[in-house]
Amino acid sequence: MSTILVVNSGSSSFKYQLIDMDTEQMLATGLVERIGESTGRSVHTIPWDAVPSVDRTDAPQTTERDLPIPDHTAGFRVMLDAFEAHGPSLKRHPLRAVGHRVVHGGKRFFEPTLITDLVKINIEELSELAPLHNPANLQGIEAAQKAFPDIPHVAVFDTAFHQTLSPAAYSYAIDTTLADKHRLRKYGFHGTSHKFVSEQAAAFVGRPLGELNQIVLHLGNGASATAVAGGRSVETSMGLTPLEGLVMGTRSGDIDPAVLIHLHRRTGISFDELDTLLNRKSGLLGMSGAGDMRDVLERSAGGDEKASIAFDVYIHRLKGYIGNYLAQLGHVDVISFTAGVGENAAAVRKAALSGLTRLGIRLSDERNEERSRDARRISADDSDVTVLVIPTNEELEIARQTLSVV
Ligand SMILES: Nc1ncnc2c1ncn2[C@@H]1O[C@H](COP(=O)(O)OP(=O)(O)O)[C@@H](O)[C@H]1O
Ligand SMILES: CC(=O)OP(=O)(O)O
Ligand SMILES: [Mg+2]
Repeated sequence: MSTILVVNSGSSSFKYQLIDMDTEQMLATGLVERIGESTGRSVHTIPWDAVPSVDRTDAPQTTERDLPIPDHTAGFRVMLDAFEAHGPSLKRHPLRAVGHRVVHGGKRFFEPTLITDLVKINIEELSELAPLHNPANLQGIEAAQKAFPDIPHVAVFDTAFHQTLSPAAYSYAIDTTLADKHRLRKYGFHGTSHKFVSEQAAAFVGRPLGELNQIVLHLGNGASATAVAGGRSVETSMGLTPLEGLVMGTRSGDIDPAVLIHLHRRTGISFDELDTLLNRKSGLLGMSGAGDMRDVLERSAGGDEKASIAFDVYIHRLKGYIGNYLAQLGHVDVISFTAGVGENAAAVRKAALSGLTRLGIRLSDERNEERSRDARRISADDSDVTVLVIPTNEELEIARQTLSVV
C-alpha cells in the first residue's frame, strides 16, 4: 500500500493530509496553527466512514488541542502525536513518501522534485521572491525530514503549471537586460490547484482537456485567475511574486507601482514596510478591516460602507480578469470557481458574472445558491459558457505528483 503524507506549510501554520494512493482515499487531514504564539492549536480529522474498521479507535472524528507550539519542528511532533493518539496508525500505514507544497520554484523547477540538500539551497534562494511562503515551506521540509529521515521527500511547486506561459504573457515591459539579470518575469502561482481544477472540469463536462478553453478562478486567502487552453496555462494573474493580480484577503493585487515610489518619497516609508503594507495589510483587510470574505459579506449586509466598497473593488477586479481572459482565449468553454471563497460564496460568483449574458455567460440563481461539497454546474441550461464550482484538492494533486517520482 502506498500511503503519502502531504504537507502544506504556511508561515505560522501547516495543513496536512494522509492519503492512501491505491484508492486515493484521504485517511486523515489536519491543521497545526498559531505556531510561535503563546497558545497554538491543532485540529486532526479522520473521515471514519472511509477508514477500515480495523483502524478505528473510539476517538471522535475531529480532535482539537490547544497548546504552545514554538516552531514547525514542535508542530510536527504535535501532528505525529495526533496520529498516534487518534489514528490512523502510521505503523499500519507506513509512509511511502512525504509530498511538500513549495510555492516558488523559479525557472529551475517545473516538475515534482526529489528533495536533496541542493534543492533546499535553491528553495532558500528563491525565498526573496516569495517571502511569505518559501521560508515556511522550507521549515516544513526540515521538520518532516527530521521526523521521517528514511523516506523520500518530494517538492511540488505552485509555479510549475505556469511554465507554459509565452514570453508575451510572462514578460514585464522593462529593460530586458535588467529583467534577465534579476529573473524578473511573471511566474504565476496556485498552479497545482489550477491544474487539478481544469482537469476535473474537463472530466465534469465529459470532453477532452485538449479541446477546451477554460478560465479557473482560485479564490482563497490568496487568489489568482488562470486562462487554460488545451490543458496548458497561457495567462495567469499572479506575477514575480504572489502579490500581483486579484484583490486578496490581505494582499493588494494590482497597483500602480508609482504609488510605492510616491509613498516612499512623501513619507519615507521603507521598502520592508511597503512589503508588509501590500502583502499583509492591504486587500479586503486594508479596505474594510476584515480579511475574511465571510466577515466582509456580513458587515456589508449590516450596512458597513467600507465593507461594501471592499466587496465592490474585489468584484470589479475579478470581472476585469474574466474579461481579459475571454479576450486572450477568443472563446471560453468553461469557467470554474474554486478555493474557500470560490467554493462557498454564491454572492461573489453571482456578482462577478452579472451582466455578461451578451458574452454567453448566464448563471442559474437556483444552482448557484445550492450548498454542496461536490463539483457542480451553476450555469443555466441556455448558457454558452459552462460555469462550474469545483472543490480544489491541492493535497491530492501533490500526492499524485509525489508518487510519480518515488
Ligand atoms: N462560506 C464562505 N463564504 C465566504 N467566504 C468563505 C466561506 N468559507 C470560507 N471562505 C473564505 O475562504 C478563505 C480561505 O480560503 P482557502 O482556500 O482555505 O484559503 P488558503 O488555502 O489560502 O488559506 C477565507 O479567508 C474566507 O474568506
Ligand atoms: C501562492 C499563494 O498565494 O498561496 P496561498 O493562497 O496559500 O497564500
Ligand atoms: Mg490555499
